[in-house]
Amino acid sequence: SPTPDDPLFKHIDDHQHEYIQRLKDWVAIESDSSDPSKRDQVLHMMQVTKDYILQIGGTVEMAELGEQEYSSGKKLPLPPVILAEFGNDTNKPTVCFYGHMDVQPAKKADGWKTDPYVLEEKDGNLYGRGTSDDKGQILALLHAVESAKKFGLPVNVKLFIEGMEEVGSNGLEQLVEDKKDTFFSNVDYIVVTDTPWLSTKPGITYGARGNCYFFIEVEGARRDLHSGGFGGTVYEAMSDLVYLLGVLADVNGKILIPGIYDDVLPLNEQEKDLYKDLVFDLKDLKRDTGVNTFLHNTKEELLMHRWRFPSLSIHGIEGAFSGSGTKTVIPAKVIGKFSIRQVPNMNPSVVEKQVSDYLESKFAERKSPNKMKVSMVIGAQPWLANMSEPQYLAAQKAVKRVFNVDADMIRAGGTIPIAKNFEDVLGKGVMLLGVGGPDDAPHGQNEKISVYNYIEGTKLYASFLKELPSF
Ligand SMILES: NCC(=O)N[C@@H](Cc1c[nH]cn1)C(=O)O
Ligand SMILES: [Zn+2]
Ligand SMILES: [Zn+2]
Repeated sequence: SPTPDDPLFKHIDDHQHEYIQRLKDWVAIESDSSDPSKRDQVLHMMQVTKDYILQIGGTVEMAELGEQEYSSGKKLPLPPVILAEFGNDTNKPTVCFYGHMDVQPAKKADGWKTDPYVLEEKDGNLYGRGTSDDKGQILALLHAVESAKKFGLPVNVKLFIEGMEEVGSNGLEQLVEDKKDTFFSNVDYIVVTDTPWLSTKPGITYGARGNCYFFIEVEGARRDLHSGGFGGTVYEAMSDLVYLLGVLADVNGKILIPGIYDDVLPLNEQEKDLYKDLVFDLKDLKRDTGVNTFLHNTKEELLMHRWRFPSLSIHGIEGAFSGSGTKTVIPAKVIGKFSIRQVPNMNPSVVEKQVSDYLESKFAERKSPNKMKVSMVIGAQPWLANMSEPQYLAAQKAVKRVFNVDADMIRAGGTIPIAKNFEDVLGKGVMLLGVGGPDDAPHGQNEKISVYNYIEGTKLYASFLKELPSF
C-alpha cells in the first residue's frame, strides 16, 4: 500500500484475521437461492447480516417481499431485503450500496477440491462458495464502513442487500418503486458491490449485460420408458429438445434467432478507444480456464463479445439422465435451459417474442407429436452508465490512493438484474465498484477471493467513502 501510515488502513490491516474469520462463518451458511430446500439458509443468512450491521452501529429495516410461487403451485417465502442506514446528516451526500447474500449452487461432487461451504485459506487465497460472489465483497464493504466510522463517516451510508440476486432478483423492482419516496428519497448515488476486476489492476465498472433466461419443456410420455421396450417406437422428447437446443447458435457462437442482433447499439470509433489501454492478456485467460482456443483472437474482440455483444449459452437439461453409469431410459419430460445475455439497446420482451416465434416454427417444421412449451423465466435488462458522474471520479481517486495506479474503466459480461431499474425508477447514477479478482471463478468450482483483494478492497471502499464528498 502506498500509504501504510494511514490510521484507517492500519486499522483494516490490524483486523484482517477477524475479517477472514467472519467470511468463514458466512460462507458456512448454504444460502443457495436456486434450491428450494435451502431457502431457510437464505433466510438465516439475511438475519446474520442484519445482526452484524446492528452490531457495527447501523439501523435496519427488513422489507418483506411475500412468497415465491413455483409453476408446480409450491410456495416459498422470499427472503426479506435489508434496508440499513448509517447516519442521516442532511449536509452530507448519501450513498446507497447494493449487493446480495445468496449464492449459486455448489457441491463437492461438481469437482471442488475442498468443501464449497468450508472456507479454506491456501497460498494467499480464500476458497469457498460466495467468497467472491458476493459475501466477500459485501463484507469488504461492511468492514470498510465499520472502520471508516471509527474516524468519522464523511457521508451517509445506506445498504440495500437482497437474497435472490442469483435467480433474477424476484420482487426487487417493486420494492425499489415502493421505497422511492422514503428509503431512497435522499440517496444521491447507488454503488453495486458485486463485480470482478478485469486483471490484477482495480477496475471501475460502467456497464453490465442483461439476461433473458429460457426454459424449453418437451413432454412425450407419462413416465420414463425402457429404451429396449420403446426405442424405435416413440418420438423421443430428448431428441426434440436436443434438436431445438442445436439450432439456437452456430459453432462460432453466432445466434441464429432472426432479428436478435437488430437492436444492438452500433460500435463507434470513440467506443473502440476505450479498449486500447486495458490490461488484459489472452494467455492469462487460457491458463486460468484451460480453454486453448477462444472464439476471438484479440483483446478488443474478446472483450467486446464479453461486454457489448449478445451471447447465447446452454446451461443444462432437467429430467435427463446425467449420472455416471449407463441407465437405458427414454426420459418422459425434459426441460432445456439456456440464456441470452443482452446488451444496449436490446429489450427483454422483444427477445422473448423472437425466441418463442423461432422455436415454435422450428418445432412445427420437425412435425413431432410431442408437447413443447417455451417460457422466459428471467428478463433482466442491460445497463450502461455515464462514467463522468461524481461517484466515478471519487472511485478513481480512491483507486489511485490505495493502489497508486489509474483504475481500468470496464464493463461486466454478467448481469446485475436491478441495476437498470435503479436508474430508471430512481433517476440516480449507478456505478459498479467491486473487489473481485479476474480469476475468482464465481459460479464455478473452487470459487475464491485473494486475501489481497479482500483486504485492499476493504481499503478501497473506505477510501471511496472518504473521497466522495469532494466531488
Ligand atoms: N454477480 C452477479 C451475477 O452473477 N449475476 C447473475 C444474475 C443472473 C442473471 N440471470 C440469472 N441470474 C448472473 O448470472 O449474471
Ligand atoms: Zn453477484
Ligand atoms: Zn453471481
